[in-house]
Amino acid sequence: EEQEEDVLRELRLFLRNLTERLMLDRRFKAFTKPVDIEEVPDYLIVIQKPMDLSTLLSNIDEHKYVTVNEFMSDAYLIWQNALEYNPDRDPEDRHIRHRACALKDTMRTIIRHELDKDFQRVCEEIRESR
Ligand SMILES: Cc1noc(C)c1-c1cc(NS(=O)(=O)c2ccccc2)cc(C(=O)O)c1
Repeated sequence: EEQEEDVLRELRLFLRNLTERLMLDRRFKAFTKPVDIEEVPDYLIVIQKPMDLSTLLSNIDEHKYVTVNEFMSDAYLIWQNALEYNPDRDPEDRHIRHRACALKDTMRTIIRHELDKDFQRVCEEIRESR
């Protein structure tokens, strides 16, 4: 239905803008592209579902997300994967975990402040109707 497509187009605009703002933040550079398997050869042994900000953008353009929660479960993989692959006390692991937590908190805060609750509910109803 035309009105539903208007709602989903607006959701994609919001999610693209959010993702692009995160990609511009220097703290999140390591999360902008898939982890390079040449640089980190055992990454895919440890991490089953890799995720990064550029992949989120592609998913948005492929109309993968009908609700914010679907987007957030993929986005959370960036944070969860970073904690899982970098669990140790050494400064490098602590630094990437700190940046991953900042990414998650920034994303959640932007969504809470900038996405209308009624708009989110309309997206959920579209998801339930399909
Ligand atoms: C993410 C991630 N999860 O586990 C690890 C470990 C990282 C991670 C991976 C890399 N190197 S990389 O070649 O895969 C890359 C460079 C630039 C953008 C995206 C990926 C660098 C860093 C870093 O902290 O600079 C961190």
